[in-house]
Amino acid sequence: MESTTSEDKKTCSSSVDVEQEFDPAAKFGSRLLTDKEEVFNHNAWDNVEWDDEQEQYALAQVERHASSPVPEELRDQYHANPADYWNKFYHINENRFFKDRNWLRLEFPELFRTLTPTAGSKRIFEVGCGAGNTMFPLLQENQNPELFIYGADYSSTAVDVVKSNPSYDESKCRAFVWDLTSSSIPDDIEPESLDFVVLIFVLSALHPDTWKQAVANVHKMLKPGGVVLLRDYGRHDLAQLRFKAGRMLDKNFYIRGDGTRVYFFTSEELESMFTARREGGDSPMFEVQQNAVDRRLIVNRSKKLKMYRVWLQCKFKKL
Ligand SMILES: C[S@@+](CC[C@H](N)C(=O)[O-])C[C@H]1O[C@@H](n2cnc3c(N)ncnc32)[C@H](O)[C@@H]1O
Repeated sequence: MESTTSEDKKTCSSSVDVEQEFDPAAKFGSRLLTDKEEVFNHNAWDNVEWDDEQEQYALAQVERHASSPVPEELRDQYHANPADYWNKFYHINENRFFKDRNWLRLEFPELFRTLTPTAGSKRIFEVGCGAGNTMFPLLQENQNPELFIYGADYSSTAVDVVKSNPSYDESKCRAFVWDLTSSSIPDDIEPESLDFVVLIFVLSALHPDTWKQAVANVHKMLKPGGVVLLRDYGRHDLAQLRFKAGRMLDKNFYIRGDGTRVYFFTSEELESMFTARREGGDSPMFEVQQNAVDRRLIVNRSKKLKMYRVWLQCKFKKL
């Protein structure tokens, strides 16, 4: 376990973390560890069963976090203007953690199918777009004259980073500042007009009290049959377990060294958020197309370190 990382190093490692989460090398499920003796023979293993030792370690770490939470008088400051911390993050990192995401094509092929010349009118909205890590790979490959991609982030610095990308072209895409938890959808977007909403490591940055509003906004913007594509942190991921004392804001909700917030979900939590009843109706908002746990063991072969990653990947279709 990476338990020796200093707090300071962890502060800057949040961007490194992001980098790692966002670029797993291969499609989930492709390499299975059947013989424990072979663990250090490859860099990564999929679908890894946790043994008792790892389960106990996870529970002990979370208990330790709960015994030294963020002091109450400091908590409100992190919730007051959360976008400010992301502004600082993008000010420092700009688009340096922008990387080709090979996994995007493998995990979300439906996005790439919209790029073909015959796909017809398609609208994609990347919310919490950061540096545009989904928008730009799609735009660069696009052959569909009727595709339009929106990107929004509540960090104005992130939006500036997107707008300064050489591939940014307002005839094909538009980026703007918007808070996913606000009480209304963006002016730029008509209700029921989107084919896809992409939420990659975004819901985890929200306060749990705002999840309901966020999902209602996404629901309102999608066409019936439109799909949410989501990837985010899973419960007891390495990034959770390695938090030090004084970082827990609430159960499974933490503040990183750079002031950005992060929640670690279970699949059940995500499913119940998206399949909740629509307001004023009996039917659920979304149906589940995919709700997968990606448990990956990343191995540092030279240091003989084992790092257990847990990511969740979901596809929810608007009913
Ligand atoms: C971990 S980063 C992920 C960035 C991007 N999705 C990617 O895949 O590279 C989380 C992003 O969500 C944005 N964010 C967090 N809360 C938000 C909110 N309430 N509304 C809009 N954006 C938000 C942050 O500013 C940040 O850019």
